[in-house]
Amino acid sequence: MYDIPGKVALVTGGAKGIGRAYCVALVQHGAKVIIVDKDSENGKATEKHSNDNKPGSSLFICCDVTSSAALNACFDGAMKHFGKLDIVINNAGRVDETEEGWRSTVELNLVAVIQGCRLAIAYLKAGGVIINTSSIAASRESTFPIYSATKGGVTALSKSLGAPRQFRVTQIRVMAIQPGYTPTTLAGERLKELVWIQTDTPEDNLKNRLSSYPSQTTESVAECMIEALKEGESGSVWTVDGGRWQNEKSVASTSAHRSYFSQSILMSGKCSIKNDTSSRRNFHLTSDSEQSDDGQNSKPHGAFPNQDFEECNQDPNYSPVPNSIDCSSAENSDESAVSDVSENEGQKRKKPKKQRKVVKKRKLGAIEDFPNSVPLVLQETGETNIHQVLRQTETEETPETENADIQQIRDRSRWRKRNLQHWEVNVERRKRSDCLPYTIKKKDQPGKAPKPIVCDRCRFKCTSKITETQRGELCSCYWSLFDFKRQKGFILTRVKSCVPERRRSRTGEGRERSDSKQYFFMVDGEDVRVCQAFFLKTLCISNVVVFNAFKSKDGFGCYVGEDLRGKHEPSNKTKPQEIAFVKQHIDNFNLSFFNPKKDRCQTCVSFENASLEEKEKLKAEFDNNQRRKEDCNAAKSQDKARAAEKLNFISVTFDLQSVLQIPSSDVSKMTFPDFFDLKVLADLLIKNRTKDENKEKVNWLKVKSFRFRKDNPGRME
Ligand SMILES: NC(=O)c1ccc[n+]([C@@H]2O[C@H](COP(=O)([O-])OP(=O)(O)OC[C@H]3O[C@@H](n4cnc5c(N)ncnc54)[C@H](O)[C@@H]3O)[C@@H](O)[C@H]2O)c1
Ligand SMILES: CC[C@@H](O)/C=C/C=C\C[C@@H](O)/C=C/C=C/C=C\[C@@H](O)CCCC(=O)O
Repeated sequence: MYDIPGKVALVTGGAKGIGRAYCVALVQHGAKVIIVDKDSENGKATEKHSNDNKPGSSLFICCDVTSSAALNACFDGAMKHFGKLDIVINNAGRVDETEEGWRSTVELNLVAVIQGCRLAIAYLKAGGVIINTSSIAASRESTFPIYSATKGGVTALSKSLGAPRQFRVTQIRVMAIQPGYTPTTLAGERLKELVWIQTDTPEDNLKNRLSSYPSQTTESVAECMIEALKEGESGSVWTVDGGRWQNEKSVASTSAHRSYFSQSILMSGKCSIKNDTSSRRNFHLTSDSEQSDDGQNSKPHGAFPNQDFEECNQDPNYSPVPNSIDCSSAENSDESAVSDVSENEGQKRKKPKKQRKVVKKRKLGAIEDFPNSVPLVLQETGETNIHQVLRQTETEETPETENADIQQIRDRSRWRKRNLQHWEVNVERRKRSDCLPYTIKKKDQPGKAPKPIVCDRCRFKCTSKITETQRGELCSCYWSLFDFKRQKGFILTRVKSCVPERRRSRTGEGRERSDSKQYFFMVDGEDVRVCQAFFLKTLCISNVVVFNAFKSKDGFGCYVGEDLRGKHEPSNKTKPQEIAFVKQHIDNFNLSFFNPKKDRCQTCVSFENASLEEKEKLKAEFDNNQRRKEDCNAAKSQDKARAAEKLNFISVTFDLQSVLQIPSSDVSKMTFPDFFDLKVLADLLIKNRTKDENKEKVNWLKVKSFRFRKDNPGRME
């Protein structure tokens, strides 16, 4: 459960209506609020109301939130005034679909909410919360299509931003509240003038319709928001209509919730995830709704027992009093969880045709592959490791709605067959993320574990604030993120860069420091500052990891770098332009390789290239060579004729230049290392012709360094 007292919340559109109710409720629950609104009259009134009840509890900042710069200044102002920010509620909204007004509606209802989230991600620390006010118009037919589109966007934004893959990096919960009709200025008399397409008839006009819808007070909406704040899972959507609320949660968000609780509950020392079965029950409770067929969380903590939302709306005795997650009340929780699960299992059995088993061929090698449907792991193992979850998804249920053709193509396609999970490097990486001994680049490495450190003498007294068990959990939490970028995100949310107290060391030696870093771990839901050594040794990382994380940080504190490990070129690799330059230089020599003509030997070539004077000297040798050539050719012709006549005679002539691919040179000595045997080649030829290797007796001629024995023509018989 999230503790509201002491938290600081920024609420846009907090001057009146639902936003005002949010501010009042937050202050009542012990939080401090920054009321951001363009309506200064009502804004100041809300501020006064809060401060009268709890002095110093609120601050009004007049701001048009559609201006990014102005909104940014509000976040800065909040930090300056209260020193921190824990909760951001993007609530300001309007309805206006007229020619002049619809773009402003999109700007305020959607664009400003996106910008509010971006700023929140940059300003909030791990454990922070973003709540966006959407509307039930996001998912229902409404008189205001453009308004509905913006609210659909807000719900989608919140679901995705709060989804596990985002949450793992940001450690910030993101949720949406979808109020139904709530009489405020926005949903008041002017509505009928602000429509895009006038559909009303005298019988069916907006005013009549409004009176037929279940109405609710702004306080009911605020009550729902407080419940979401305390108990809501990241990515969940809370609908509040007619004063009753329901939490529809994205199935995948459960694992994010587990991860969140693995730090917050575990650190609180209330229960241990690994050893204490009571904690598992609570996680079981959290997860049981995953098994419901329609994907809706039928109020995990018992607010809507055995009823769906429509039924609750009809129920006059219904009272939305929530039970909270409490490790000490695990007994009761367990019971309700078990009954829910068995009931859902029963529903599954009734509809067997709607589910079909698909064995996913594509195993999951990276955290990006995290599926939407995550089977419960925690209840069985009590562990929060992502990879155990991943492994369990190898066989999973896929709704039949998936197009069969697409499925067929997927099954056929090559990428489905690659089994990334079994790649050796991925197996080793998984071992590393499970903190088990692993092997990388043929080197055996021990499992990741915090390195010993005694920090009594450091000013933060780290070892007295964080136990060894907690250090171990923090280390495995970091490594189980698996993905490079997520690990960098983890670091960026826990290390802050600030202006150093002194730019130079006391001794004046060394370089001037541009920044100083502060290191934090989240313990018991609070950030605990630790020294650098303690931080690095706990996570079992070097300072370079932190340095690199900051090197690729964007303005919003997100890591935008790439994982270049093992992919970069060697630093001494010759540059392409240098290679091109050398090639061009060689081309300038105007050289080409010598291609000897057929039946031309070195003697012939040397003679042809010689000067007249040299030719005189070489003449005798050249003539001799020519005679020998003629003799060879005559012998060849003779043998050919004889082979044609006699069946038991085979003549084999080799073009040695082709058979023996060895360079020859006049100036350097190149020889074969040993006898060159042409037996193999001739054998083949003879066999092909006679089909009987014993038929003929062949005398083999061995040729040694024949290139230099010009008298040997390579002829054999
Ligand atoms: N009232 C409903 O029936 C209903 C239902 C579902 C959702 N909502 C949503 O709840 C939110 C609050 O609506 P409400 O009913 O309280 O309306 P409201 O008109 O009573 O309050 C809206 C507040 O937002 C402020 N605001 C408007 N534009 C602003 C801007 N550019 N910059 C700063 N502040 C600005 C207004 O000054 C006002 O204080 C809206 O997002 C709305 O879409 C309302
Ligand atoms: C009440 C009509 C709706 O279109 C007006 C919306 C105006 C203001 C705020 C908005 O977020 C509230 C939505 C309330 C919706 C209530 C009921 C819906 O199911 C609407 C049904 C269709 C319709 O009559 O417009």
